[in-house]
Amino acid sequence: MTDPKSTNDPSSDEVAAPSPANSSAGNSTAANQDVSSSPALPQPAIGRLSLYHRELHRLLETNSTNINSQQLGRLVNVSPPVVRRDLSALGTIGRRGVGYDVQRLIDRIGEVLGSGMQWKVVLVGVGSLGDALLRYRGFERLGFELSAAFDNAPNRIGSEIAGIKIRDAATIEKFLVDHPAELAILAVPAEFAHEIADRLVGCRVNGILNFAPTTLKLPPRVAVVNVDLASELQRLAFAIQAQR
Ligand SMILES: NC(=O)c1ccc[n+]([C@@H]2O[C@H](COP(=O)([O-])OP(=O)(O)OC[C@H]3O[C@@H](n4cnc5c(N)ncnc54)[C@H](O)[C@@H]3O)[C@@H](O)[C@H]2O)c1
Repeated sequence: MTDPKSTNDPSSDEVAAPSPANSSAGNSTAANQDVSSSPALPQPAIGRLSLYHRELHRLLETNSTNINSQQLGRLVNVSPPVVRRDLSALGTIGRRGVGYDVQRLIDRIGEVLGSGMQWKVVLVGVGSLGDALLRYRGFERLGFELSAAFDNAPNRIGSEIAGIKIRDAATIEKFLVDHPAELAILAVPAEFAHEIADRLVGCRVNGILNFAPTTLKLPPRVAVVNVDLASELQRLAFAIQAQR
């Protein structure tokens, strides 16, 4: 079920694109606060690629092997031309009359997003949020291994969550010398976030997923993604209000 159009036609699933973007959401050399430095892959496209990736994994579990832009667009509520444009940045991966091979698309998107690689991730702060993140099973599938968790509360240190031992935050540096990790998740109270981030960066951590409601000022080599559910809710409320 593919649009019968020719190669290089953006309305066709078979699209030969300019060279694939090397930089990605997981690119450790991306500028601080800006994880997309590629003009071919702006932030919204990276977000959509991640959604395509998730839906394609689901499809694979149902033994589907092929998909076209219309079907993929329907799954993530994006129009087929937008799907084709996003996927065109990945190189020639669609075939006229056939669409996209699901496994190939998963591999290619994974490569571009950095989840085709294996990443070691450390978590600092094992309170209610950190606890939930440790129990979440979805990271591994995308190549993110939570390799260690740290906290400074004596009643937490030494306990185990989902098979991961909670270590003393005072040992972050020693652990990272012996077991380097490129990514970290920060789930400590805001007032401690910067100090911990600086220590992680000093241990060659290159990317931080920051849940603490504070702005981290880190060297440009460090990529930071801030997650703020409250401001996402604000955006949602704004969108609904605007419709009224
Ligand atoms: N971004 C979001 O959408 C979102 C949602 C919930 C919470 N948060 C933020 O995430 C962070 C954690 O939230 P929570 O609800 O899990 O809080 P929490 O108080 O339950 O957990 C914080 C944990 O960090 C530990 N900690 C404190 N100082 C530390 C230090 N210096 N080194 C190591 N560990 C330290 C504490 O012992 C505790 O276990 C907070 O900054 C909170 O504001 C963000």
